Amino acid sequence: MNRILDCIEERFGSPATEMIPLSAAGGRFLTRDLAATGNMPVYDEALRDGYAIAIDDNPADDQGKEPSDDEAFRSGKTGEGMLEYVIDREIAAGCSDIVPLRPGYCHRIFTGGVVPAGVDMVVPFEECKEEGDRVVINLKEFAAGRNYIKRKGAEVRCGERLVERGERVCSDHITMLASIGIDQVPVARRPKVAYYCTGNELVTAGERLGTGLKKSLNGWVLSQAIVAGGGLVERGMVLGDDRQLLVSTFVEAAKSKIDLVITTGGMGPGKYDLVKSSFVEAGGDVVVDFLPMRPGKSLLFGTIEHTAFLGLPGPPPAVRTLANELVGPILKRMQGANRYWPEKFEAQILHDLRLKRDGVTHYKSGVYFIEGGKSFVRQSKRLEPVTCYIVTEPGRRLVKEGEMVTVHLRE
Ligand SMILES: Nc1nc2c(c(=O)[nH]1)N[C@H]1C(S)=C(S)[C@@H](COP(=O)(O)OP(=O)(O)OC[C@H]3O[C@@H](n4cnc5c(N)ncnc54)[C@H](O)[C@@H]3O)O[C@H]1N2
Ligand code: MOO
Repeated sequence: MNRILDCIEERFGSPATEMIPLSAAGGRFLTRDLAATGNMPVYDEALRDGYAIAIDDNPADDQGKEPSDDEAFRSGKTGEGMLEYVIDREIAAGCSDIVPLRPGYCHRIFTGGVVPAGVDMVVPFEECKEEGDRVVINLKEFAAGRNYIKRKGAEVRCGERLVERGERVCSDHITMLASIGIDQVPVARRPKVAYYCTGNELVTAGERLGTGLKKSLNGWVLSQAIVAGGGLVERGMVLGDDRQLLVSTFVEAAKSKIDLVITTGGMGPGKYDLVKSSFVEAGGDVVVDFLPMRPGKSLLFGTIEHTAFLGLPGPPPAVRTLANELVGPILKRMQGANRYWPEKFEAQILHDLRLKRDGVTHYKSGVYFIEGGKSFVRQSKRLEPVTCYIVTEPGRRLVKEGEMVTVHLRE
């Protein structure tokens, strides 16, 4: 797998950039680091409805001298830990007419309002008593240490790096970028993907089933994996086991500058298994034609001109596994992602797991859950949606109930 991803990195790892609106950037991969072009919040902001005040350290106090009435009024201090201010004006959220605080005065302010220069704290309404044009505040309430002001730049500082190149844009990135006014972002062009499900027995949705025929399932698996990996499905169809048809299809895809061609089926040793020979006849270079994993032994990876080619085996369970373990990572790598392998963790297995002695890594469909802060996993049951793969190292014959195993999350 690493060889395949190394080849992708080398040949396709520097994706073209396109600038797109922030609103369309979810799930895309950034091609540059993004730095803040402004502060968030843009101004000192009130976090409570209340009164914006200044606490003046009157030196008269420090000397144990009682302040004169006038001094006490100017500093906002009255007897017994109480502060008293004259209410000067009101600052609602959105109000732009902001004047500095005058000594002895406070501003009635609302959450989200601009905190004027000179204010030390916003005291919530609940802590204050309004009497006529004045407000009386219990000084003890300040001991809590909160000033209920979110300072300019407290969340995002101008110039600070916000998102790294290769990150996949998520909704939190979008909100953060929007908050400082970034509305266009540089992202990797989405890889164009074509998939072809090969097999004379396959029919597509809407076509009638007859003896020996079956509905093609791999297209459903692949189209979802392609979208999840950030790719664009440019072509998707069923093809019969016909060498000339396969060769001309692969040549056409490469000429049309498809980034990735995926086939399913036709990889076994049988007489109708024509994918590898057709790929070579179409001018393809084989990079990998065997993976030490099950499912997935019968796998082909190569290139035709500027197109990567991934030949997957036919059985849908194998395609599901490889869609998660390989198709997703290839597409993400093509877009310069800095994290592309499935997320993995360790979990305790709930039953014995027997494995074939074939010296390869096994991937078993599983279901995981968390209970009492611990992760557990078991094999999935028939018809049950698979949430993860249980991955065991080559040569392992038995995993005993209660042992820890590696689990790959299914995207
Ligand atoms: N004599 C041997 N036979 C097989 C071997 C082997 O080593 N010796 N390997 C087996 C393994 S493992 C695999 S995997 C398959 C690989 O075969 P193909 O890639 O050629 O797959 P097909 O024969 O085309 O299909 C296998 C199976 O899956 C069904 N299928 C295929 N495509 C679809 C689709 N789009 N939707 C639904 N079902 C699909 C197909 O009808 C077959 O039943 O070879 C084994 N045999
Ligand atoms: O190659 Mo097959 O996919 O091992 O099951």
